[in-house]
Amino acid sequence: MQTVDTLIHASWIITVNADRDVLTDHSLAIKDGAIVAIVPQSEASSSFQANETVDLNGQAIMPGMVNTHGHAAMVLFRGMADDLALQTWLNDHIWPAEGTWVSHEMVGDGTELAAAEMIRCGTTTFSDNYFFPDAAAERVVKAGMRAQLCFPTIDFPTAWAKTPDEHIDQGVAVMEQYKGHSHIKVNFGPHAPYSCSDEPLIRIKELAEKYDVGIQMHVHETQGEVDDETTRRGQRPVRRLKELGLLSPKFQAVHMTALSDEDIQDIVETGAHVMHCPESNLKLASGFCPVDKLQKAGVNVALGTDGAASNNDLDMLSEMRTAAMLAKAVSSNAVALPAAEAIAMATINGAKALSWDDQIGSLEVGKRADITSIALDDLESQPIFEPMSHIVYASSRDQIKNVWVDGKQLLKDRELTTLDKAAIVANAKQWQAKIRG
Ligand SMILES: CSC[C@H]1O[C@@H](n2cnc3c(O)ncnc32)[C@H](O)[C@@H]1O
Ligand SMILES: [Zn+2]
Repeated sequence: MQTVDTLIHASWIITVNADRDVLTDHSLAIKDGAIVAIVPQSEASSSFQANETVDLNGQAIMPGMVNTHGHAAMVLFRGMADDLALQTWLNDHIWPAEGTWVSHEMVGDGTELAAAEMIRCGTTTFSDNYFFPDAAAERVVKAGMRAQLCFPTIDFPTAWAKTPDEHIDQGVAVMEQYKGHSHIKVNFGPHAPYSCSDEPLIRIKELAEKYDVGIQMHVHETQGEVDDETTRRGQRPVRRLKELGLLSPKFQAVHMTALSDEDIQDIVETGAHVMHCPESNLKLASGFCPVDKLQKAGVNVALGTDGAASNNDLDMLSEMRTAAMLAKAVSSNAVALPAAEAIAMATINGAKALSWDDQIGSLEVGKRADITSIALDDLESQPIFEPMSHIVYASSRDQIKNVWVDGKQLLKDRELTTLDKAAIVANAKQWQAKIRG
């Protein structure tokens, strides 16, 4: 008998291992925050003595989802500027609002609200791209989640810093503060090719190499961006980034619509990752990321929601469904992005893009116990021929029941354990009153 901390019995284990195995009536054992065994339920009781046993009959467990692109605190701007194209949305609404409202306090409170929403959607790790990353980091740690915090750099003054160099210096200070932290990675987040000149991008490239960290950037969000940038600089944005030396396996390109075959070739050659945000792209009518083409070319495509001001939720379950549907429509191929690969996009592909796949992204012995459970026992999930199909095509976030990070339970039968839901809701209402006033 091996003593373990937690033993979870589940009707299905969606492993997202290399073979995409789905195990029926198996148990997963956790010790010191890591997965130490996955065995048939019939063997579990005789093999393990557990301090806590969790019976998830009728539920599937899967790796905690990895939301690879967002702006967490922007959840406080949810629904503030809808039904607009990207540049109108940004220039006339979002940037002015950020000029007025973004602060250390706003980022902290917004990030906590976003973390609570993401936990209740089954997300355990997220990537953030926002000002005051130190404020975000404090709330990520409080929530018990993992996060990649990409601090922004942009050519114009923001509420956080006046110059590109000041953005970089302040971000690097936070990076040094969180060096070696088990739940926080601080990376570079230059905003976009149209808002970043060469000098800061070159400095970012050099520093990213020095600190051996990643760079995440909005790239090719719209056809208009590609056309304007190509006219202005005589080069397509992807090629410019390649020639500046930014593209590498540590580069995370967000959006990636309007791609030529040469753009795709540049991504393949450099090993950069693509962060696909289908719902934001649809809502802002930004364009279409050719997911099927990219995957066939060997590019790692991960999934993100983008901020709640352009989505308008942080729900990775619905993002998977949209991605799976859209990939088929865009490629005129119903076989594109099947359910198992949509789940991989929301888990292991995200972990790979964030260089965290040695620890998370799949349920396998040796990985950290970052786990989400989803109920498949109600009427709307019957009958069950293939649980992965139901998770992608026929489930909603209310079915997410339990979430663990490092074996610590953050959601217990839909109740948050680390965050105070009532206090978060009250606080969000206070922000609404202030912003509206
Ligand atoms: C440098 S990241 C912070 C910056 O990005 C803005 N933003 C949010 N969503 C998008 C998007 O989809 N495309 C471009 N820029 C976006 C956000 O408001 C911050 O100013
Ligand atoms: Zn974004």
